[in-house]
Amino acid sequence: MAMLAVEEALSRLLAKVAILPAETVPLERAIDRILAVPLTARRTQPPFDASAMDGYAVRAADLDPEGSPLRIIGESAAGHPFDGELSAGQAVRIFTGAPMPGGADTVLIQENAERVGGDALRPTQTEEEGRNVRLAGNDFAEGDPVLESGTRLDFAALSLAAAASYPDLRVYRQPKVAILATGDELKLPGEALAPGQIIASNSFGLAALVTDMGGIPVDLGIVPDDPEALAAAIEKARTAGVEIVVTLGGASVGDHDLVQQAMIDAGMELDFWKIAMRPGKPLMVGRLDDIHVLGLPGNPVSSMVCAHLFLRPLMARLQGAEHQTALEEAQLVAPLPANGNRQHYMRATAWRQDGAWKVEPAHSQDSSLIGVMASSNALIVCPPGAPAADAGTTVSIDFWRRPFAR
Ligand SMILES: Nc1nc2c(c(=O)[nH]1)N[C@H]1C(S)=C(S)[C@@H](COP(=O)(O)OP(=O)(O)OC[C@H]3O[C@@H](n4cnc5c(N)ncnc54)[C@H](O)[C@@H]3O)O[C@H]1N2
Ligand code: MOO
Repeated sequence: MAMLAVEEALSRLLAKVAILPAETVPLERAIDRILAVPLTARRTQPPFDASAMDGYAVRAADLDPEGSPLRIIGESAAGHPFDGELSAGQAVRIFTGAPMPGGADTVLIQENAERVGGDALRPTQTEEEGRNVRLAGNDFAEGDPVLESGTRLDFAALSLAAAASYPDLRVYRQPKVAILATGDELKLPGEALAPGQIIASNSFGLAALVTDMGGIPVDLGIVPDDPEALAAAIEKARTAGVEIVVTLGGASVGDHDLVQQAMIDAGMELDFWKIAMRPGKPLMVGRLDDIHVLGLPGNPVSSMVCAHLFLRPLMARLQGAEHQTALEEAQLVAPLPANGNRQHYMRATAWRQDGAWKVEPAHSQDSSLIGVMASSNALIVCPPGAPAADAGTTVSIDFWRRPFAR
């Protein structure tokens, strides 16, 4: 099987995705979920003309530092409107968020007023009419479209949905992702290692990525490199009610790389195997019944790069959304050698300097180096066949980690 280009492999994978059904969940369970319907506001915000400051509700035309003082006739606090109308020469003590009394058009902040006597007020300056007043509907009005279907409900979108008075929301179901680590050499973190054994770290990284994409990881543990054990584990994955099965390791061509054959024996329809990418060449994609199968290579960086490039868009599409990669242009601070025939995702550190991104490739691009992955913040994306590049050349970088990870 010839190697597929990354873009072609991705479009083949996404072409077969059916969006998951929607469900209704309370707001607090909608965090980071994807909205399945457009929302229109159920309420006007703010629902009334409101003061934006602590001070006095007045008529702007009455504000004259040289004129006679205004008479304070009452108070309006948040949740406790003033019950009455304000006439010429009058003021109402008002607080931030409180409804404007009828007849007032402006709020004079208390710093610009002097109390004279018990209930009289002298402005120390004039104000433009309407100053410090938030008009009803200033944010949005009942019936206004506020959020589009496909929006990820982050802090800002969730605040808006709540303010638009939705106690619960229609969101796409969360994809469940079975994670199956394979390899005789694997032990869990904290376990003692016999000679030749290694810690199975990939499942944990993958579960983090699945959670980050709004999915639910289902850990199916570690399976030895044995056809019967693999067949049993695949059967377990098949009946786990998941939309995706991700296998880790055993993806290459060695005598102990049994995952693809075990999947085919279990009835998987192989879509493609081997991508023109580095790391991650042995990535396999197929379908087991209706379940998407992603066979990721065992090398820790390969598995995470493959998950970033293929699992993320797949999970987004299942939830009715598109995954946006955070691509930027950056200037190399060190030369790069010519690239081979695979698209290279080079671990790198990028930083902002003189109004541009600078980027330095990590000292080693060995796909087993978890420490290098964790101490870099970006991937340089080198197209197949790219010529050697000098320092100063502009390259494309992908901020594949969250902004606050360094
Ligand atoms: N003759 C060839 N050999 C290899 C080729 C090739 O084309 N021809 N491809 C290489 C590439 S590229 C990669 S990537 C690796 C992928 O191999 P596998 O997917 O079969 O991975 P394993 O052999 O099972 O493991 C590789 C490496 O990763 C460690 N590992 C495995 N699982 C985990 C885990 N869950 N957590 C942490 N580390 C894990 C494993 O112990 C090995 O060290 O194949 C090349 N070979
Ligand atoms: O995916 Mo492999 O060596 O290209 O890491």
